[in-house]
Amino acid sequence: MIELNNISKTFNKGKPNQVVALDGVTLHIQQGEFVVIVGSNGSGKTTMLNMLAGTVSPDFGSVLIDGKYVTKLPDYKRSKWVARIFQNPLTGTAAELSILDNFRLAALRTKNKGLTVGKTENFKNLVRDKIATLGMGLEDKTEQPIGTLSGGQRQALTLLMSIMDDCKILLLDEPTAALDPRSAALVMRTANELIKQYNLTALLVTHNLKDAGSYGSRIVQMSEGRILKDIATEEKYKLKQNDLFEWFG
Ligand SMILES: Nc1ncnc2c1ncn2[C@@H]1O[C@H](COP(=O)(O)OP(=O)(O)OP(=O)(O)O)[C@@H](O)[C@H]1O
Repeated sequence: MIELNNISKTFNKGKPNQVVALDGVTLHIQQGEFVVIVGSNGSGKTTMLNMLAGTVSPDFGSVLIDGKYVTKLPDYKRSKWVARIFQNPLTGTAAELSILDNFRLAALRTKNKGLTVGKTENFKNLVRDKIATLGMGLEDKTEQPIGTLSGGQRQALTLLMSIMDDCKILLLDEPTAALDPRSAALVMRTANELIKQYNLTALLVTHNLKDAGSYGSRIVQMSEGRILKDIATEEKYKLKQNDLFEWFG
């Protein structure tokens, strides 16, 4: 589903502040895999997600999604396959608009149907039904401004709206870093359920040791722009928190 082949990226090339963010990274991910990415600050985790989202292009190497060469394809042309959730629950939603209008905007982003998209009763019902599956009781509040919700509720809705269409890949870049522990747990559970339900291919960047241990079918450790370790299903479940702690350094 995803192929990163020998990707290198240097920022500020030839300047005193030159940084090698990725240094020959190769990572192949099968459809339905949930890959957790850990590593110290500046090890290249976000840059790798940026390569997949299309917001940064590599100096060398190639990116393939679903067998299609997308190395030079800009982010807005990948958004129908790739959804991305950031740290801040405020990113990705418009606070003053209702929950329903935010879902409409999300649908407009990926569908080529003009401004009428999301105006039908069908769409409203679909959104209500989907929100009900979160089990947060938000399905009766779809006319409420999304800015009135808690960070956790907003992040869970952002997840749902970003994958409701035909998205195949979900990029989670420290999605719970700005949340309190209870909301963070709720958002991670929601993400995990949605990934299974929609059979998504997912990448999670996290500094949370517990989440890195509990979620995902594979774990990748990055250091100085390279992949140091890459452990899949069976082995991952054998890892102890102490082992993982080392991976974060
Ligand atoms: N647009 C940019 N311009 C200049 N340098 C950049 C840019 N993006 C990333 N970098 C640098 O590339 C390196 C890798 O950054 P990246 O954000 O990928 O690391 P990270 O592993 O996600 O770190 P963190 O855990 O702190 O989020 C860092 O040294 C960073 O400063």
